[in-house]
Amino acid sequence: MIDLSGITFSYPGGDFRLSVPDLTLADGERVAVVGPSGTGKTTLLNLIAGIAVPQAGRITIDGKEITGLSDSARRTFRANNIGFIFQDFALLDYLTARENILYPYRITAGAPLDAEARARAEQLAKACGLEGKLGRRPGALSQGEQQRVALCRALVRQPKLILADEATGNLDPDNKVAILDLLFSRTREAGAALLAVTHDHDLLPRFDRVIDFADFRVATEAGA
Ligand SMILES: Nc1ncnc2c1ncn2[C@@H]1O[C@H](COP(=O)(O)OP(=O)(O)OP(=O)(O)O)[C@@H](O)[C@H]1O
Repeated sequence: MIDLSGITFSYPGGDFRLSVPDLTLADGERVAVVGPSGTGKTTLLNLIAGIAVPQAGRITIDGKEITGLSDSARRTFRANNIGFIFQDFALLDYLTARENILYPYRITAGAPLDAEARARAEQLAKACGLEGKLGRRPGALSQGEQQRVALCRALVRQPKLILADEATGNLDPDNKVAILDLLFSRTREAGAALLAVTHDHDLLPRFDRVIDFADFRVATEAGA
């Protein structure tokens, strides 16, 4: 599903330099990413999503090399193939929760916003305990509710790859388990791969594999 080789990245004008060991994620594989704050976990997800562009190396997703695509081609590829749960949710304030969940249908022509899509959005929202809240804007939702809206938005188009940045970070323990169950069951049903950044070590046994960014840090310093 994902192949990374020879990836190096630094932010313009910054002194942070990430050198990612070659990495492969199989179809349907569920991998956790852990490590100290500031070591580049979010940056890795942004690179895989094509939001950040590496200075060197190749990223291939589902057989398509995304490095080398134009900005707009990367955006379209992301919308059609990747569900991204951002650490800060990245919901649009002027849209209702329902419109935010359905937003991935608005940004590309890749899939029709039809009755089936709407029904899936309602069903996901219900599974996340958001029924009755779908007409509200993000400002009138709690942090945990906003996080669940972000989860529904990432899943609604049933992408083959889910990138999750602290997807359970703002949830109470019961909700955390419920949302993780949902994330795992939906990815399993869709045969989707999951790459999830988490600081919650209790969740790690549920993943197939754990990538520890403490090791990446070593690579960063050795390569710098
Ligand atoms: N837009 C940016 N411009 C310059 N530097 C940045 C930018 N975004 C992040 N950084 C720096 O890159 C490094 C890695 O950041 P990143 O957010 O990937 O870390 P992280 O491991 O996800 O951290 P956390 O666990 O705290 O979320 C940090 O030193 C950060 O300050």
